[in-house]
Amino acid sequence: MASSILRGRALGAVRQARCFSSSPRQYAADVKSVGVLGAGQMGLGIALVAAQKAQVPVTLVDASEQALSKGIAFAEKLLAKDVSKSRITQEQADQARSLLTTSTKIEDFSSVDFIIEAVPEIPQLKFDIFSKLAKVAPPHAILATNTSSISITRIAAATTTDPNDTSASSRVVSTHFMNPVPVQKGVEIISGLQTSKETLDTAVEFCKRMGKVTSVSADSPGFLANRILMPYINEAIICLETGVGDRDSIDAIMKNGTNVPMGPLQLADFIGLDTCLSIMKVLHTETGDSKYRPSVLLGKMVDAGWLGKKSGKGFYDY
Ligand SMILES: NC(=O)c1ccc[n+]([C@@H]2O[C@H](COP(=O)([O-])OP(=O)(O)OC[C@H]3O[C@@H](n4cnc5c(N)ncnc54)[C@H](O)[C@@H]3O)[C@@H](O)[C@H]2O)c1
Repeated sequence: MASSILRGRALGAVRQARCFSSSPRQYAADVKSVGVLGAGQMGLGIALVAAQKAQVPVTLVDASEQALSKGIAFAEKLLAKDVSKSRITQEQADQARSLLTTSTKIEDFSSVDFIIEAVPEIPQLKFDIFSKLAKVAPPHAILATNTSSISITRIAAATTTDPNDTSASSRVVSTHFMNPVPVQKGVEIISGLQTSKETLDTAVEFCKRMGKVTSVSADSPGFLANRILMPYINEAIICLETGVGDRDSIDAIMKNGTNVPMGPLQLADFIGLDTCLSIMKVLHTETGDSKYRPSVLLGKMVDAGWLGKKSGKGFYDY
């Protein structure tokens, strides 16, 4: 990277006073390479959009070789579809594909400028990963998480054993992409207590380079999107389990009554029922408010391994 994108709070303040409006764009322009951790439905979409829109080399890392091959095959399918619909040329598809490389080693992030983590929504897994990222990533790299609900402040705290050392925690931020990433324009950007202004600005501007529309929100359980969406989905599942309506009636009334592309049960299947359950658990535990109690049926579906579209069975069969 030509110049470090993070120059400390003091220099950041000087830059803001001198040339505030151009600084964030400069930081984002300095992002020349991206690392994505987790090649599942979110990580793959993020990697593909970074390659296609921001046109930067992307290193996609996953613990599973199988997930990487499946992800790359899916990316190629999406690019071929875009070409067949004349949304992009074959040359553009080839260019985007050539920017994607895969690895099973997190150490391959040792020279990337912007890392986006998209592993499953398990708090301890994310804490362990951020502790490791702080060691393997370059000292200027932005460490972003795609978490749906886990506190950014807690994830940032996991980067160090000394809370007064913010050299890594100030670079942690959330870039919460919406599913499916190549289609949905919205990204929620969330700061933890430790996140520096340069980190936040870089994340906002880099997401814009990816063609996204950003919203900034506070580090509060569920942030904005899931604080609103998940209780809606959970209530739909409670309506199903208590017999207020059947699956098709629930989805039909919300789809046709609120002009959304799919009803809450189908949407839950697309998000992943394990992800929905994890988010409800975080909302419930962190607020202590019983209105966020996860539906019993949702827990049973996850116990059965019926996780929605990704596992082939959820409220619908795939
Ligand atoms: N699914 C959604 O609609 C949605 C929307 C917004 C945000 N999110 C969030 O994005 C994140 C990822 O969700 P997803 O739906 O893509 O999950 P997913 O289960 O589809 O994919 C997770 C991937 O992470 C890999 N993985 C697991 N442990 C790993 C490790 N230690 N190192 C490297 N790779 C590892 C898995 O092999 C898998 O490929 C979660 O935090 C989730 O809450 C999901």
